[in-house]
Amino acid sequence: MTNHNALISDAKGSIGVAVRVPNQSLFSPGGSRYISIPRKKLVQKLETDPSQTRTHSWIEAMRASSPTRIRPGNISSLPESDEEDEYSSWIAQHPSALTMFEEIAEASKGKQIVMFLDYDGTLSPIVENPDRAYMSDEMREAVKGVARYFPTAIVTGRCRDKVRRFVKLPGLYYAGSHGMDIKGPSKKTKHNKNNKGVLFQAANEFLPMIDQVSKCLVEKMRDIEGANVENNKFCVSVHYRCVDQKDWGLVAEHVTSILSEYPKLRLTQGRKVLEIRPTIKWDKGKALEFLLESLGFANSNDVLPIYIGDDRTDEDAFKVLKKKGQGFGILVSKVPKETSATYSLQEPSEVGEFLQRLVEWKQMSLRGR
Ligand SMILES: O=P(O)(O)OC[C@H]1O[C@H](O[C@H]2O[C@H](CO)[C@@H](O)[C@H](O)[C@H]2O)[C@H](O)[C@@H](O)[C@@H]1O
Repeated sequence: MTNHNALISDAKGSIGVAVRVPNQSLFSPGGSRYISIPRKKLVQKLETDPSQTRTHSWIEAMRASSPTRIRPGNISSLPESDEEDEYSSWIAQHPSALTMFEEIAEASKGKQIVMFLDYDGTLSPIVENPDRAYMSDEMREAVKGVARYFPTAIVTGRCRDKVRRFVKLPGLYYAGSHGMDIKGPSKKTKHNKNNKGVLFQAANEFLPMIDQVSKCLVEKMRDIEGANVENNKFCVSVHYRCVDQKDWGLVAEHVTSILSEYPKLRLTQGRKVLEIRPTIKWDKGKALEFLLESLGFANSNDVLPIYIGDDRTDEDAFKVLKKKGQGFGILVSKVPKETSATYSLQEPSEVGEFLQRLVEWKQMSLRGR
């Protein structure tokens, strides 16, 4: 790494280069401009100094995702009117799913809606303590209503059992560990008539390794105040939401140093969380495809999948829908973000409202028959 530049990687390994701005610390938030560089060049650069570069890349990525939004190529705050323009142009490209409700309902005519829901930041608001990310009773009722009419899956980075305890609803598909651990309803339901009880685990062989890494991380993070390691069975989350920003470098250092001993594991980033997962080609997008297939909708035109999520890992599912030209991705975000989703919703309460409207619309259309 040169004195002036630091490589920045994001969750998907998309990389840019942070160019040092005179008189600003290399790692100070807002102290760098983001310029994308060709991937080939980046790989060459990573190869020259892999370990140090990677640690610094992650420190940068953590800091870059800290402000409410990253504005490529802009280090100063935009004037308010420019921010409004930016938001208006973003919302024109990703309109609210509530505003577009009629269009969504119309598109579903003659098709089976299949609902995919992320958990944190989508069904439950983001809170400091991951063990207390509860879902409201109203949201539970809305999800229950939706699942009555449409096959519904919870697709999450969490451990499957844990999210099942939060959601507390039978009759749903639960895809935990970023879709690496999928279980369908065990009882016979309208959408699961043959009662096959889908069960799919994509990364069984990684269990002992993940367990080992999780224990190492717990040990290492013990001395960092606010750091929290969450074992999500097939992946591990290292939370830094409650860590003082001056210690984020230490978190990244520990994580990358442990990970350097496990070439079969990779690192991605979510909302104030570093996620360690197997290098296998499996993600929320693959989980979506797997579930559609399990439900008998592989290569079918009679289905309208709707995926609602707030995080970078949900982009894999949005991309699959975009590529298929089928269904809709809905991003939950209050601020403009680069996304492959078609529509947006601002926060979990709007997700609840959208689900509730879908239930009412379905009930009305059934009455009208
Ligand atoms: O796929 P998801 O369901 O969105 O899971 C992704 C991670 O979500 C959780 O962390 C996030 O929510 C926490 C509770 O609100 C918050 O404290 C944390 O900062 C967020 O990153 C979960 O705890 C992680 O294990 C998941 O990987």
